[in-house]
Amino acid sequence: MQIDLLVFPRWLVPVEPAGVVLEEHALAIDAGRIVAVLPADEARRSFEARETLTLADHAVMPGLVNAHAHSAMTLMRGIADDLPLMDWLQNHIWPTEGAHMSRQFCEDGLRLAAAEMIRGGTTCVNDMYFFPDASAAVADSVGLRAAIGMVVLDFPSAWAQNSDEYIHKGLEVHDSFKGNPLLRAVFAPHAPYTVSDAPLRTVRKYANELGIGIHMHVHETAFEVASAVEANGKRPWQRLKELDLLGPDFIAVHMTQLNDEEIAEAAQFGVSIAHCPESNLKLASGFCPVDKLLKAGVNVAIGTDGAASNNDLDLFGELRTGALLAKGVSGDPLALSAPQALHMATLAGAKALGWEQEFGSLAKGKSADFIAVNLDRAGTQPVYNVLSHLVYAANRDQVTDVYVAGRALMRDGLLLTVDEKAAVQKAREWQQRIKK
Ligand SMILES: CSC[C@H]1O[C@@H](n2cnc3c(O)ncnc32)[C@H](O)[C@@H]1O
Ligand SMILES: [Zn+2]
Repeated sequence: MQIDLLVFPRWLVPVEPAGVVLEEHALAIDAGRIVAVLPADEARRSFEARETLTLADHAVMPGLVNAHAHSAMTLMRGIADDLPLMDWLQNHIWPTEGAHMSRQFCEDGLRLAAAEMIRGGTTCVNDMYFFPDASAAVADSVGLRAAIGMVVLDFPSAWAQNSDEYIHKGLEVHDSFKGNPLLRAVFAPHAPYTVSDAPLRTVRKYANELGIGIHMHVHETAFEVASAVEANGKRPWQRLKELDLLGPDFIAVHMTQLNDEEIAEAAQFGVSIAHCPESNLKLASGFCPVDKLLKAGVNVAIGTDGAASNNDLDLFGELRTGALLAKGVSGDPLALSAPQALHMATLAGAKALGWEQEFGSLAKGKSADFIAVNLDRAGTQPVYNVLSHLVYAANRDQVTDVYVAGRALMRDGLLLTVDEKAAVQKAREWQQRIKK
């Protein structure tokens, strides 16, 4: 049988079943889909491929899913550090966004982010930012899979004047890429402290009618929870529950402040959590109780947040930090094992987006979203355990090949869909404008 591509890696990490590593196996790909995962000799006998990729020193695994990012914030990387969330947002980030936000900012920021994300093995991003039309256009042009946040706020920005306009412009964006298999719209009400009840009800109504997910910062800091209790007499989680927001289509980002009852409810409602360990550490926001959440059966995915709070979009870094942090927070070295961490960065992200039938693991019928990591480096030898290396030892510079739906976005370290030099030049120009 003739197919497009046969991949022969040294190690094949399908992610599901958890903990499995296949050797002497191949990935057979045709028309953007995995048509078989099979022993290498059988692959050679069964298929004639237009292209063969032999990755003798590499682990091939599903592409990484960034479950929470503000991609275009790459243009504000390093603009304000070593601050708590509200000081960082109110006195630095929001004034800069207020002064410079435009469609061009978002396009240039996202293109820079795309170069960084693809280089680091990210194949899907759940994005929340202004000008989602620009994010969709850039994601489409570089071939990244993306969930595009239809941002909702009570306050005006260069993108929309009020919550009604945010919602309706978001819905127009949603309509504009219907039928594009790599793009999906997700409502993105920013946070409980920036979106009032009425727009949240409207979001829930449209989400139900159109089958769209909802992605929101929730319980990021103790200050957020305490000020909500002072203002409304209830915790934000309780308010969102009363507004009927919590459900399997809801992605709660951060969740560093959770009591045992809320953890049980997250499982009961089927809510997914986007854990952002490095952003939470840098802003000293608190610790998401990942171990307790996983034990309660909650789907926990992993995200970077924006590059202005992280300060990168490196999911390999996030994987390692997340795994170490879970152990430190729980006091249990068994917490968030390497296979669990890899699941979190792949299939759990796809599940959070309601897209797990399509990608997140390497299995017959799924979209060919995969990456190759070269382990033939001093820092990842010898290889007793590939899964251990992918979480605890490898870094993003070891990613050599990145494919989304069978299309190569990076081959042997060469970006194929983003002009990185041009993106970097634009970033320099924005720096001049912003820091005048
Ligand atoms: C309305 S687009 C997204 C909005 O969120 C801001 N933002 C970036 N990082 C965080 C964070 O960790 N918590 C809350 N808000 C954040 C970003 O600057 C945009 O204004
Ligand atoms: Zn965020």
